[in-house]
Amino acid sequence: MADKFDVIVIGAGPGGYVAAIRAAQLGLKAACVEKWIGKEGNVVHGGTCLNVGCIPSKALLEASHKFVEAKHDFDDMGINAGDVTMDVKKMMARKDKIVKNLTGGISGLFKANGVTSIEGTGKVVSGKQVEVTDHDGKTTTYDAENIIIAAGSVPIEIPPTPLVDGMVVDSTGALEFQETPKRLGVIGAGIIGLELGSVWNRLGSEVTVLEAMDDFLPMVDTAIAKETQKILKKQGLDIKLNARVTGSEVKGEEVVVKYTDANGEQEMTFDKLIVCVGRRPYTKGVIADGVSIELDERGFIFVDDQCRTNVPGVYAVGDCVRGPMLAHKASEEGIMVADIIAGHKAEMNYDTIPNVVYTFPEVAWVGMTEQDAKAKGIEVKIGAFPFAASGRAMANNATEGTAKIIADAETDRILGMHIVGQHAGEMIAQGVIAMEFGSSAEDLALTCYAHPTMSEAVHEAALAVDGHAIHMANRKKRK
Ligand SMILES: NC(=O)c1ccc[n+]([C@@H]2O[C@H](COP(=O)([O-])OP(=O)(O)OC[C@H]3O[C@@H](n4cnc5c(N)ncnc54)[C@H](O)[C@@H]3O)[C@@H](O)[C@H]2O)c1
Repeated sequence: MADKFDVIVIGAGPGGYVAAIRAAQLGLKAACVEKWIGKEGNVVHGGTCLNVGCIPSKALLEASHKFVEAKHDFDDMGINAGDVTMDVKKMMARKDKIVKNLTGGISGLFKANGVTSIEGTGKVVSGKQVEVTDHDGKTTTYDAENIIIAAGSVPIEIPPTPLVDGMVVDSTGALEFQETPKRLGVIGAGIIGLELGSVWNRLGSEVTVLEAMDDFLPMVDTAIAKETQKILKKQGLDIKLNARVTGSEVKGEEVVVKYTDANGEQEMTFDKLIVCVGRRPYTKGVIADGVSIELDERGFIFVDDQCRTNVPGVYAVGDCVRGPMLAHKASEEGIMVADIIAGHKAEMNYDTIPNVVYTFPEVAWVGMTEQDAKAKGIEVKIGAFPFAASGRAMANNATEGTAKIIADAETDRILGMHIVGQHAGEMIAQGVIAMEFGSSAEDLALTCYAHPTMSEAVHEAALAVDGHAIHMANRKKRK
């Protein structure tokens, strides 16, 4: 007779492993089921984020950024780095080592917190039972008072561009190139397209990004998105908007891509092609036939605001449910659900989830854009401050970008913060905290910021909301 648990979590990504640890910390008997086989042939924890997503891509972004700095920017600072070259294989090996350390770290955290790790493929076979099939095909059924499905997502494949090993790849394959392609095509100017396009552009590829939509980064405030587009273009990323890919064909060592734009049918030839046109929820095989957990029309597991499915005691979190596909959103949902199962009151504020694109400079935002607010009929006040006017940005050689705050004209409450600039991903936490605490722009304006820091741009933007920025000419009449 297999063990009985208070909670069984299916999936050990940032939603699942965090939920399992929190549940165990709250005194619940918790288990986490994972099937992912790592490069060394054993089961690894951490899901997409640690294995083939957030972490490995950041390792490559950081290395490629340092390469650009050493090759092109150091000279400005009087540093002579000589002939700078990149060893792509070594960069990849470092990335793999980071992944191994982190995924191994989760196993350690499970042990330290008393979470039972179960290896194999988990399936909900009833509201209170999970069947696990191990890698030898043996099945075991575990009883659980509560079940959390955290099965994640997988890249979307589109019929025009079938994957071809090593030539036409998804975001996972793009982390494995062993040399810099001369001509790289990227389909989709979403977050993955811009991040991976940046890595290889910095390492010397000629990168063309083909994006079907007319708008660039439509979820970002228009002024910040426009500035980002300009900066990336200057770096050499050729971003073609309104370019819908309709087909691809591998011919020898090349990939020929067909797309349509305003001028009709077009064709381009690349050495490698990355397809990053979005991700879809991964629910295949997770729910047994006869278990009536509802999915929505797009295949996401249907949940309420507190991640309850329609079956009592069964919850779902992360990429397999509605909302942004972000690791930190998944983790917060995991914590909320563990708290609820342990009998606590818990909820999540979906309005204050930050987003970051880890290009250089980074793009980060939380809350409404100026356009969102206007569309909702909310009258707003805007404060924006360019990094070009920041002393620290000049010292850092990072003067591109702007911090922008959108505040309610009547109440002064901060509705959104959108930033493009070096360390924007760190700075956005200020906007998140301010919004969580219901702050006004004046609250930030009255806060003492350390000098000289990049964050002072946020302070100045807050001051600018009422026309009181110090280090630039204010456009608005002061009150
Ligand atoms: N830094 C981060 O937070 C981060 C990093 C990576 C991924 N993610 C998440 O992973 C998910 C997937 O990312 P993504 O970039 O693959 O998806 P995405 O949805 O952000 O972007 C995909 C883009 O592909 C375009 N597209 C689709 N079909 C096309 C075609 N035939 N031709 C040309 N363009 C086409 C779409 O218009 C869209 O703009 C997102 O939800 C993202 O938030 C987040």
